[in-house]
Amino acid sequence: MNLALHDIVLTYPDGDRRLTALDRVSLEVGAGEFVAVVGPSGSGKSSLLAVAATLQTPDSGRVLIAGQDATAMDGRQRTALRRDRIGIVFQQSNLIASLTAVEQLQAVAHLRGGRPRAVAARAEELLASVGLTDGKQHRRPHQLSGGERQRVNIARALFAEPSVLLVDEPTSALDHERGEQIVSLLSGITREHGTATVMVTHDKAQLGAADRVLEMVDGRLAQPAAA
Ligand SMILES: Nc1ncnc2c1ncn2[C@@H]1O[C@H](COP(=O)(O)OP(=O)(O)OP(=O)(O)O)[C@@H](O)[C@H]1O
Repeated sequence: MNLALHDIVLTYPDGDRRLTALDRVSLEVGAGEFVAVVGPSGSGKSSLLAVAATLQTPDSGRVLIAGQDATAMDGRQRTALRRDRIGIVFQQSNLIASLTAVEQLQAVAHLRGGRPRAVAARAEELLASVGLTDGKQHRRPHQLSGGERQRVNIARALFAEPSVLLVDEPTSALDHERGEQIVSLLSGITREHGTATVMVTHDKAQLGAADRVLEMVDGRLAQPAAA
């Protein structure tokens, strides 16, 4: 199983009490599986992604990434696991304003110590695979549309060939048609790269592309009644 969350409890301080954001959540996502998570605002969707991304440590429960228990690791091991195994496309995963699309990917590769020429070729190849060709791969973020910037984010997240791809509201800044294109791109990537993909979305129109739709309500994860 590429991603396994077992019995996760996550609380936040809330005055002199604690607010339970995730209440015994379990989720398993296999290679090549595309799972969408919906649910009302404040229900715990972002918290779920943060725990799966190993950015937030749960109060209890286990997080397994490609079979490795992130909850049993120290901070350094967890950072390495995240870098090597997890692709993150969050709303706040901002592109660097001064870098072209290719350079955004090269910057990530640099952290991993890749050879420059091989890195540049792979960056162009990945950008082409998400539809950025014809010179667009050499443009800076402000010269790209919202959908194209989201494609750069996705290509960057794929650079490490992650086992797990976590995506937060990928279509919120896009019109319906561009949103649909991004979701179908994510669905294709999930199959081609064999990632376990979890996408949080508000957009019910995008759910058709998912293999499974789950609903978060008050920190609990369930099959939606209408599915
Ligand atoms: N850092 C924090 N400190 C305290 N409470 C928090 C913190 N982050 C989130 N919460 C609370 O935890 C609950 C779950 O929040 P979360 O952001 O996971 O929900 P969400 O479903 O992603 O919401 P939205 O759809 O509005 O983004 C909410 O009640 C929220 O107020």
